[in-house]
Amino acid sequence: MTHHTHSDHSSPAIVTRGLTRHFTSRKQTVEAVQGLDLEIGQGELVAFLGPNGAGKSTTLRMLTTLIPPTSGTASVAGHDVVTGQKDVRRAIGFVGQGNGAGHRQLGRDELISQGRAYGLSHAESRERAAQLIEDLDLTAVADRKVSSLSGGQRRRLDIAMGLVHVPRVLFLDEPSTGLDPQNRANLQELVRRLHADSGSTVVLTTHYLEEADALADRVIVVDHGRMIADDSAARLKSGLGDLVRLGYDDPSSAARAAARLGRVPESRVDVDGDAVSLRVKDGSRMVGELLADLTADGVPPTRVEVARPTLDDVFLDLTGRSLRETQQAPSPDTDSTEINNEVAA
Ligand SMILES: Nc1ncnc2c1ncn2[C@@H]1O[C@H](COP(=O)(O)OP(=O)(O)OP(=O)(O)O)[C@@H](O)[C@H]1O
Repeated sequence: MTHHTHSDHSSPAIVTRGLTRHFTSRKQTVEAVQGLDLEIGQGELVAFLGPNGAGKSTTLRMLTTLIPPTSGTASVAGHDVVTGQKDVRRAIGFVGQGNGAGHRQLGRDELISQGRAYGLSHAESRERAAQLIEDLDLTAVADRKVSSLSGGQRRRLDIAMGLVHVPRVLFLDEPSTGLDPQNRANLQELVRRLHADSGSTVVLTTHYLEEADALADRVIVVDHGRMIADDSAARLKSGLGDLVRLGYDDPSSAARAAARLGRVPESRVDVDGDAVSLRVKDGSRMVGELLADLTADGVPPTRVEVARPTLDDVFLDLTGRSLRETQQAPSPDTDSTEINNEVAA
């Protein structure tokens, strides 16, 4: 696993040590988060990426003090999530998967009440609400009932709610789930802009590879409650090498080419019928040389394709499973009893 280093800012925004959360339901124990050791610096934009049930939301719920850890510790903005619960809550914004806004209220009023709940004066709350409405493109809908908003508008209002008190750390739990591609792109742009303008730390969870890739400076890949990778998307992918696919007219030529390619250093060669694939560092640059060698050996391919690795390739390489496939499977836990131990926010 590669580790991220932070050169700027003195104290980290988030530190966890052995952070663990178990759930017991029907005498079965689910180890949702297992011994997470993590450090996130101030001003970072970090995505937790992993399949359903990987433990992303549970991690976020511990960091936002909604549920206590089973063991281990976590501090956010310098405060322990258990002993400094109140201080943590004042320092953070949290946009959950569900949302807190009452449906019958007007968006603007929701924002103002939220500001009041965080101790802003009425005038401050009004001013802050007006600013957020403008920043989040909610002008046209702020004076409508929340229940009448579209999914994308609703999501933007949720984010505004999380930002009312100018949090130092903003947590977004699957912010773009349920949005269409256009709204998802808008939301990503918005998060990027908010992060750039405010300099606050942003931590989000997602199971969209593209989202983690496009949005986050740092991607923490989680699976079965454990962190399995932690780096920039670019570095995670470049560690894997490009995929070069060579097509032949018959399997025997493919086999001969594969035998030849087996001698390329630091490459992984697979033969599938009349196609050979090769994972190799800097594939797009090496492909010319490869073709020249194969031609010299009398096995020039008839088709060539070079693909840059995706984060799904990274996940596949780390776990042997495709993140896309894991999305298709229904959650195995849908019938388990939800343990009601959340602390009311
Ligand atoms: N309150 C609870 N009671 C029992 N089990 C729970 C509870 N909350 C979470 N779990 C279990 O813990 C595991 C991790 O769940 P979690 O919601 O953290 O995953 P996730 O990575 O956020 O997934 P998703 O992408 O579906 O939101 C799952 O097996 C889930 O069923």
